[in-house]
Order: sequence, then C-alpha cells, then structure tokens
Amino acid sequence: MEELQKALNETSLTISTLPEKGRCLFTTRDFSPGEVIISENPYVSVPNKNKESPQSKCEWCFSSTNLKKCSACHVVWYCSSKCQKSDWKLHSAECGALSKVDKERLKSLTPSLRLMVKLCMRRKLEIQKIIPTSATESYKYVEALVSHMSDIDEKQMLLYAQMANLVNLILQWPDSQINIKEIAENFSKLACNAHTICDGELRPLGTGLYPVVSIINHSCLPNSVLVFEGRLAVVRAMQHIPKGTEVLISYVDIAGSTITRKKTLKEQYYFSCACPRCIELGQSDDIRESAILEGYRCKDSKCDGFLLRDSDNKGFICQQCGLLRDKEEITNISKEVKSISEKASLSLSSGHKTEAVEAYKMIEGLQLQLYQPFSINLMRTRETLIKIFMELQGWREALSYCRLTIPVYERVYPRSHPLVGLQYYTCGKFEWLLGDTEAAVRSLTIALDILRVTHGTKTPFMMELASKLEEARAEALYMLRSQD
Ligand SMILES: C[S@@+](CC[C@H](N)C(=O)[O-])C[C@H]1O[C@@H](n2cnc3c(N)ncnc32)[C@H](O)[C@@H]1O
Repeated sequence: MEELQKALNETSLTISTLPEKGRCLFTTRDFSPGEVIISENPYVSVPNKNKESPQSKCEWCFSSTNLKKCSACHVVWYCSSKCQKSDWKLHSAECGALSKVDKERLKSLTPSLRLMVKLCMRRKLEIQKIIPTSATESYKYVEALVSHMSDIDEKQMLLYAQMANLVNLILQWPDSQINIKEIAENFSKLACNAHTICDGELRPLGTGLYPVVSIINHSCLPNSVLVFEGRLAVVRAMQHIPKGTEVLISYVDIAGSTITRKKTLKEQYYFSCACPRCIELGQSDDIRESAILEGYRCKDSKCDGFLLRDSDNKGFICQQCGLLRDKEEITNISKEVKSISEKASLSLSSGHKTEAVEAYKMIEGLQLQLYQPFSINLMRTRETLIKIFMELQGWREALSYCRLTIPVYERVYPRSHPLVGLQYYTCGKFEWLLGDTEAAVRSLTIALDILRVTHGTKTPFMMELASKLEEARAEALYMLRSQD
C-alpha cells in the first residue's frame, strides 16, 4: 500500500481509514469543478452481452464497429489489430482455456464468469512475471478490496461457490493452482467493487474492476462523478472540493426516496448510509419529499397535497385538504398498472413497438391518476416512451415526453449531475431535428455547461456536442439575420 500511497501523493490524494467506512480517499489540495481527481485503466474488464445490449463489442475498447472474431476461441471480438495486440498477453492465456470449452458450456459463459476467468489469468500471469506489476496495478490491490463475506447469506454463498466451480471447469488448472474459496470470495468482491463501464451517454457497455477507484466511498450527495472514456475510469470533481475532503461518488441511482436509497445500499453494499441526505430520514422535509417522489396523489385532482398513510390503515390522507384516498382504489389501479406493464414489456421485447406505445401510454394515464406529478415511476414510464418513440423516429412525441421529464430530473438530481445534462442534450437533439433552433440552442447550452464539468471537453462525445451547439447557434443567427 505504501507504493500506492506514494503514487497517489503525486495526484494530491491520500488513503485514510475510518472505522465506519473502511478505506477512504481524501484530497490533499483543492480541486475545481470539472478537474480530474483520478483516472485508472481496468485491472480486468469484459463487454456486456445481454437482451438490452445484444451486439458484440471489442474486448479492449468496447466499440461495436468493424469487429472480427478471435479465430481460435470464437468468443472474443476485436475492432482492430491495435486493440487485439493491447489485449494479447491476457487473452492468449484466456484463449487457450476458452478454446477447450465445449459449445454447450460456452452458451452459459456469462460476462461475470468471463471477468473472473480473466482475473484468475491476470493473477497467474503476474506471478509468472508475464504481465508486470506497477505502483497502481497489482493483484495485491484486488486482495485489499472489501468482500463482505461475513454479510452474505448462505444462498448467495452457495451461488458464488457454484460459479467458482464453473470457473474451475473453464480454467482446468491443476488442483495446486486453484483456490475455489478465493474465487468465491472474489465474486463477492466484484459484487460490491466492480463498476459498470458506460459510454458518454451513460449507456452500459461492460463491467470493469478498478481497484484504486474502488477505494472511493459512496454519498447520496456526491462531490465527484465517475465517467468512462473508453475503458478508462475518470473521476471528476462536480463542485469545488477543498483540501482535506473525502472524495465521494454515488454507487446507486440517487433519484429515489431516502428509504429506497438506504435499502438498495444496504442490500448491495452492506452499509447504512449516513450521508447528509440520509441522516434526514424521518424528518418532516424528508417525509414530504419521499411522499412526493414515491407516494400517491390526492383524490381531488385540483389539490396538489401529498399523502401519508392514515393511522387506521384504511388508506392515505392528503396532508393539504384532509381527503382520504381509499386503499382498495389504489390497489385496483396498481394491479391494472402491473398487468398492463407485463403486456407492454412483452410487446417491446417481441418488437411490437406501436402496441408497446399504446400500452405504455395507458400506464402513464393510470400513473397520472395514482401518483404525484414528480413521481419517479411516472418518470420511468415516460423515459421508456422516449426510447420507443426514438426507435420509431417519432421526434415530436419523444420531445414532448423529454420535456415532461426535465423538471423531475432537476428535482431528483443535483443541478450538476450528468443525467440532467444528458436529458437536456436529448431534448436539444429533438428540438434541432424538429427545426426549433432557438430552443435547441437553449437546451444544448445547458447540456454543455453541465457535461463539460462531468465529462470534460476532449472526448469525441463532448466534441460532437460542442459542434452541434455551434451549428445550431450559427443557424439561429442566420435565421435572425434573414428576418431582419
Ligand atoms: C467500493 S468499496 C469502497 C472502499 C471501501 N471503504 C474499502 O475499504 O475498500 C464499497 C464498500 O465501502 C463501504 N462504504 C462505501 N461507502 C460507504 C459509506 N458512505 N458509509 C459506510 N460504508 C461505506 C461499504 O462497506 C461498501 O460495501
């Protein structure tokens, strides 16, 4: 760790340990908004391949274009010989094992199994000195990661043990070289330390283990943000961070109520969050906010009061006008939403997009009767409608739903959050496509102001955004001049 501490000193960071959090990363100088605090290449990474992201991706850079399959294992793809060469030391070892796996077993080779196979391979190659270690890259930093083995239940433990056995079957190493218990523990480490690698628009591309970035703890009011530039994890300051402050990112979607966030963090990361937002739990402002985000609306459609469960458990009482909303009425609408949701997702997965639009619009209508206008469930339904309308090239409908989500985004995320910037970016793109140049300039300007802090300015994604804005500005100016 001394070696790592020395390397971190050069980037104005220091590792400390707090009894309630374990290891933490602190700043040793001030950081300005948008400044890179730390960046790290993955120790191991693997692209995703699932229903939501079915296309193959380059094993090294995650690109989905110009792909060629590895001719030996037929599992891994590369977009260029440069990427193939960069991955060669690790892949040549993995390739040998994968080529021996029979076709049936290959079908059940999930990204997490592959990530673990790569982790075992990298450890072995480090011991054999085929892959060198450095001050920031070494298996010893994987060993230092928290595993929460004592917190996981028997069922989970059994699952990890079964997965470890599958890894063993793939590796086919002699008994002396394999430690099933260590592999099972590493699965547990991946669950609370690995990061989803996303593109500039925060769409998931893969999973990576970044042992140094993994030292950073969580807050529901983070001062930093983790984004990816290809496979490189980059942590940027979202605000001014004074010297001596703990660097904090958010591990989960911070849009939920305090109860929801705390529950997710406890289930996945085994800690009780005591961040400045979470310590408000149970206070009147927090109760009100939770009821607005996740609770029901008043029976009187003209009243905008929030509802709390009544003491007799008959239903929910509006805190503004005192009306009772019957439990049974709420249950009936919720059941209807559930049943239409099942049909809607079925239509969507089977490619019947027009049918899916109708179903999601019905859900939206029911949710409008059920929830507050700032409801997170309602926002999620509208996000789905935006996605389907984009696929159907229904730009006008997509824009109107996008505009409806922005006030909710601005309420549930800090102003400087990348998701707020990206929603403005989406809105600006629709406005531009629909010829509303002035509105597009407004939306893209807000998007650029937010995203230059979270994403920097030099990535292809940010350069594209900047050039779109320039184009929109030039067109707006031209239109103004031609009106004169
Ligand atoms: C990715 S690791 C972060 C580094 C970790 N503290 C360590 O010692 O290696 C995630 C784990 O850190 C701890 N952690 C992260 N954020 C925390 C917080 N705000 N409060 C308490 N524990 C936290 C939890 O044990 C969690 O499972």
